[in-house]
Parts: sequence; structure tokens; C-alpha cells
Amino acid sequence: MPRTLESQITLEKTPSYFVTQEAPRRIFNMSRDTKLIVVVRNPVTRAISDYTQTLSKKPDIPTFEGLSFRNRTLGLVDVSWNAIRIGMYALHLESWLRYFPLAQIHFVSGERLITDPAGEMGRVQDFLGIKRLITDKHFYFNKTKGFPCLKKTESSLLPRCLGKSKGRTHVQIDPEVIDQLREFYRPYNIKFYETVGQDFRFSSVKNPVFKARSRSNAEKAFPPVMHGRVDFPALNSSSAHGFFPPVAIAHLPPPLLECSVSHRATSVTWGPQSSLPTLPTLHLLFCDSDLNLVPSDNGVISGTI
Ligand SMILES: Nc1ncnc2c1ncn2[C@@H]1O[C@H](COP(=O)(O)OS(=O)(=O)O)[C@@H](OP(=O)(O)O)[C@H]1O
Repeated sequence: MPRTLESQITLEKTPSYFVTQEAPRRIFNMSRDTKLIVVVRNPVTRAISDYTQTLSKKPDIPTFEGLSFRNRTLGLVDVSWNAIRIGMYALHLESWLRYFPLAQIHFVSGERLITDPAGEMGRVQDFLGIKRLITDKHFYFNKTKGFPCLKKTESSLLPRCLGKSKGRTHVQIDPEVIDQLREFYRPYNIKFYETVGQDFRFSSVKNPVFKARSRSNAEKAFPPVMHGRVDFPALNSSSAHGFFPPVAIAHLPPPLLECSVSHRATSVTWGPQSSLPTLPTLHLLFCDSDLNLVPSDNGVISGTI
């Protein structure tokens, strides 16, 4: 690390530290006051991005589908493959929490870094205890690149976008494999959200966000066709799949009839019991404090009625 004046902050970036067993102890021994920033993104997208990057350098590697499983028919995911293992954030975090308190670790959402770079950078600056110098006015969205870029400033005459190797088109993956991996990651994601106290909604940024500011709006978005009720076990039970504040749950299909903001939504009700349909596949909808309903692309669950 370079020498630093009292008034300076030194930043060092090594993505592999987060998943390196010895890193927390070593960093702690160097300086226990170190602030840690971790950028996380949907682990399935992360794995595909990782694979796409490796493939661009080694075109002869086996397929993503082949590398992901020890036994695909049995759904046995190969956790020894780095592209898979890195996304098990909850496990890696445990090693860090043996040395650093959670308050010393800040998590940046890779998805929000694209959709709201100023917001994410604002939180980073707050975490570092520095003035919010980087704001909205420093970014513009480059549609061709699909990423925000830095606007030109007095000190740099050119705008600065991510290089050619970022934002590569991802390799097409069998949707069934994607679903299997989403299921695989679900408990790790949930544990991660619980530990960090934040729901990262690891779902595609391209997902539509349904605005439903009232019950009638919600019904408009998902017109009622069926009725029923589904109960979920206690929030903390792993079988409940966990729902985190300020998240409520609802379902799709059938249409959403309930979306209350609750820290502990444990059931979803729709219509009279008498006309219970055969249980459809239930999808979770996340509902934030503004009652914006967000279909979760990893929210397919089976429930009991
Ligand atoms: N600023 C910013 N905002 C959002 N996303 C970003 C940003 N910088 C890098 N990326 C994406 O992170 C993926 C890996 O990037 P890198 O190649 O820089 O990672 S690495 O450190 O070299 O492994 C890679 O993802 P893919 O686009 O899926 O390939 C990058 O696009």
C-alpha cells in the first residue's frame, strides 16, 4: 500500500479478496480500521458474466451448463467451480465478519450501479465519511454501451465510459439451467440479505416494475381471475424463503389482491376459499415501501394451500 497522509484515503481494489480465505485476517492485521466495499450482483448473472469473460480468453472451455453441475439430472451444482462459488456471498461474508464488524463493510449493488450510479456513489461517499462530490451531474447514460459514463469535467476533456471488455454480450444459457441456479442460490441470497439487512433483489434490471400505488392499481396490473390463500411458515424458517423489510409478498398469477407493506408478511390471500383453483405455480412479488410491485425473476415457489 502506498504511504498516505493523514488527510488522504487510500483505495485498493482486488475483487478476489472477498473470496480469499486468508484475506480478512491479513487485512485486519494490517489495519483493523480498514473500511471494506463489496460490489455484489445477481449471482446467476455474475456466474454467466464470469464465464463469458473466461470464454473470451479460452474459447475451448466446456459449456457453462456442463461446468455448472456435478450431476445435472440430480440438480447437483458444482460448488467447486469458481464462477459458481464466488456468488455464494453469505459464505464468504462469514469469514469477514470474524474480523470486521458489519458497520465497517459497505455493499454496493452492481445492478443499481448501472441504473442509479449517483445514488450508489452517494452511499459510498457517506460510508467513507467524505463530502458527496460525485453526484447526478457527473453521469450520463450511454445507450449504446448500456452503462452510465462519466461526463467530461474541467480536468478531463473527454467523457469516460467503461472499456470494451465491460458489458460484453453474455453467452446464451439454457433457461432451465438458469432456473436451477436461481433455486440453488436462493438460500445463500436470503442468508446474505438477512446478515446484511438489505434485500438486493437479485433480479434482472431489465424486469418491468409494475407501479401499483393502490389496491385498484394493483388489480389493474393483474386483473383478478382466481381466488385462494397461501400461508408461509415463520419468516426466519429457511423453508419460508424469507421476506425482508420493507418487503411484502403477493403472487402472480393469479392476480395480486394483497400487497401490504409489512415486515413480516406470512400469507397471501385472494378471493373466497370455496373457489380454490388447483395450485398454480406461485411467483413472488416484492413490494417496496412505495407499493411498487417488482416481479422477482427468482421468485418461483411452490406453496401449500
Ligand atoms: N461501473 C460499473 N457499473 C456496473 N457494472 C460494472 C462496472 N464496472 C464493471 N462492471 C461490470 O462488472 C463485470 C466485471 O468487470 P471487470 O472486468 O471490471 O471485473 S474484473 O475485476 O476484471 O473481474 C463486467 O460485467 P459484464 O458486463 O457482465 O461483463 C462489467 O461490465
